[in-house]
Amino acid sequence: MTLDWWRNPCQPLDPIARGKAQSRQDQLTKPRGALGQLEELAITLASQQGRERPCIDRPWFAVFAGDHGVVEEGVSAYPQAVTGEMLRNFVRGGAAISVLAKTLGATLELVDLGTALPLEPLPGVLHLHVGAGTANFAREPAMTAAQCLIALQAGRASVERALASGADLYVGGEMGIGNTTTASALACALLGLPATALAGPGTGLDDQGVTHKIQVIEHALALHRDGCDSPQETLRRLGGFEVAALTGAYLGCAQLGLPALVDGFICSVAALCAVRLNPACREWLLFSHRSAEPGHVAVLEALEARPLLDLGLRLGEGSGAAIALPLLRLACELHDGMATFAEAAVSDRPV
Ligand SMILES: Cc1cc2ncn([C@H]3O[C@H](COP(=O)(O)O)[C@@H](O)[C@H]3O)c2cc1C
Ligand SMILES: O=C(O)c1cccnc1
Repeated sequence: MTLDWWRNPCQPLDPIARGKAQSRQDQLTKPRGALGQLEELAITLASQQGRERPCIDRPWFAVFAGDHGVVEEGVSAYPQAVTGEMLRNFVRGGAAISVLAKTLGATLELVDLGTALPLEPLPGVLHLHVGAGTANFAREPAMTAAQCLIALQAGRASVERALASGADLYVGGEMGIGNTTTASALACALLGLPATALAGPGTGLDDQGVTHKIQVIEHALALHRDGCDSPQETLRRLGGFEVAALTGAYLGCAQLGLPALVDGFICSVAALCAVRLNPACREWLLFSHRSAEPGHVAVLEALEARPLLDLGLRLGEGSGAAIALPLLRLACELHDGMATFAEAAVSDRPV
């Protein structure tokens, strides 16, 4: 594979499956359009999965973890040690995403890209050792070019494993103390917006904390402004290991033909990076929810995304996408199981 594999073409959606699914929706026993966003969801999934009747039988969850050097600026309400501690919690089954994956019958893959504090090998976790967290981007680029490439590739490799196991939907998640600062800085640079438009409390900063976070991000944006001359370089300078891995995963999904359900603010910023690196990947992305993190609105707008849920979630880990997954399943069940007007002998014409 070439170093800039992400520029390779994405899979086209299947127009025949889309047409058949659209016409099936129009024949089901309900006023046309009455199932709202669930109708479009079923039709989109049909065009992505290349079958008139899509299904979500084998969802694949992958949580990418990594630490952030910018945490030394005091931008998170929680200590950096939590990233590694939560990895242990994922393994033991005590984290929100562990419970959700188990309840939904999903495979949960855990990828540790590099924590600041040393971590013992954990059963079932893929430890990739990209670095002991990223460098502090308020002082220098977060990643070397090699680290950024390895992280992007780690995301793509996760999608390859998902497909090899027969997955029909990909859900990415993240764990990394400080990553709302990273995501905000990245989104500011990609969208040309000031930090005030995107930075929020993350895990729970107070107003004073958010003001400080904004100052740190503005300082970093000024430091890297001239260097951020491409999406790839912006990701390298202001990103994080897990954000780059998610970016690579979304690109991999589009290139290999697996629909991806995007979680909250952090994942949406990774999706924005993916779309800037290869715009054609957009049509493989489904958006699950609007996070309580205030910057999410601007990122969703830039992606022209209309998420399914707005529950005030601000957790990450892929949890919001997992919570939206039953809606995707219900959209598929309705699409598959409802009778047509002809089958049910119901008059199909409004008077
Ligand atoms: C116990 C705990 C579990 C989490 N699971 C996800 N996050 C979320 O919060 C972090 C980002 O917020 P900030 O930028 O404010 O540090 C990320 O790790 C994200 O996944 C968690 C945070 C904590 C504290
Ligand atoms: O929406 C998110 O992804 C999010 C929000 C706050 C903290 N961690 C993640």
